[in-house]
Amino acid sequence: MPDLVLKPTPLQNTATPLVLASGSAIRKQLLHNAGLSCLAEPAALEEDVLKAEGLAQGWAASTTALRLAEAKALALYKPEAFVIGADQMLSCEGVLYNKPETQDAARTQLQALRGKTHILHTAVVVCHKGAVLWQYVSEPKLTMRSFSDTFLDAYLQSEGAECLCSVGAYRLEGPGLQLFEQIEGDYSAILGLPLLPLLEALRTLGVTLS
Ligand SMILES: Nc1nc2c(ncn2[C@@H]2O[C@H](COP(=O)(O)OP(=O)(O)OP(=O)(O)O)[C@@H](O)[C@H]2O)c(=O)[nH]1
Repeated sequence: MPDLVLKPTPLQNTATPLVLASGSAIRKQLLHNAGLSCLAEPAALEEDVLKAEGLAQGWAASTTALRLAEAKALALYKPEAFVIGADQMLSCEGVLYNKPETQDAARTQLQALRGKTHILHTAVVVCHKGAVLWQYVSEPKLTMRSFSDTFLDAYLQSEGAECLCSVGAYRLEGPGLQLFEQIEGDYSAILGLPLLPLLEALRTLGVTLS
């Protein structure tokens, strides 16, 4: 699916606050590292309901990710702010994976993904006063090595619960990089936010370094 880009409506603004509708620490960190300070608050949203609708309707994974990103941003209604919503779906050979809930689930998931290429369908939206101003989808492709169970156990031992914060049970910025033999696509998108297009959209909306 091509990257969706809706040209944002240029607004003359300087003091509109920025809010990230996410509980993802790395997403907040990515924006902070890029020079943007923002409030971060997870959206109260039943993601599973929308994921189930996507499955029932036969939506592409990128469509479900976009709908979830939009729902998170709109659920956290902050009338005076630009609200960023984001979501990632992981697909591998037609199977969708969610964030593993336990180390055992992470082990099983990584055994299913090793030696194969998976896609991280990464969507981001910017909303203002209940309307979507801009949206984007990036779909990096990642190929895992056929690592051994011994390596996998050592990886899980070193990662501990950290790997449960990620849909792929890995942190690419950490030891997760050791799981891969090839990566195609945007690094920040893999971590959870396609930063370059998002920063361009925010500059168009008058949100620059803060
Ligand atoms: N640290 C890290 N996190 C990753 C990586 N790849 C994916 N993720 C995280 O995996 C999570 C994907 O699940 P989502 O449902 O999009 O987001 P979430 O963590 O539930 O947080 P919300 O935005 O509040 O829904 C996000 O938090 C991503 O930042 C990675 O390489 N490193």
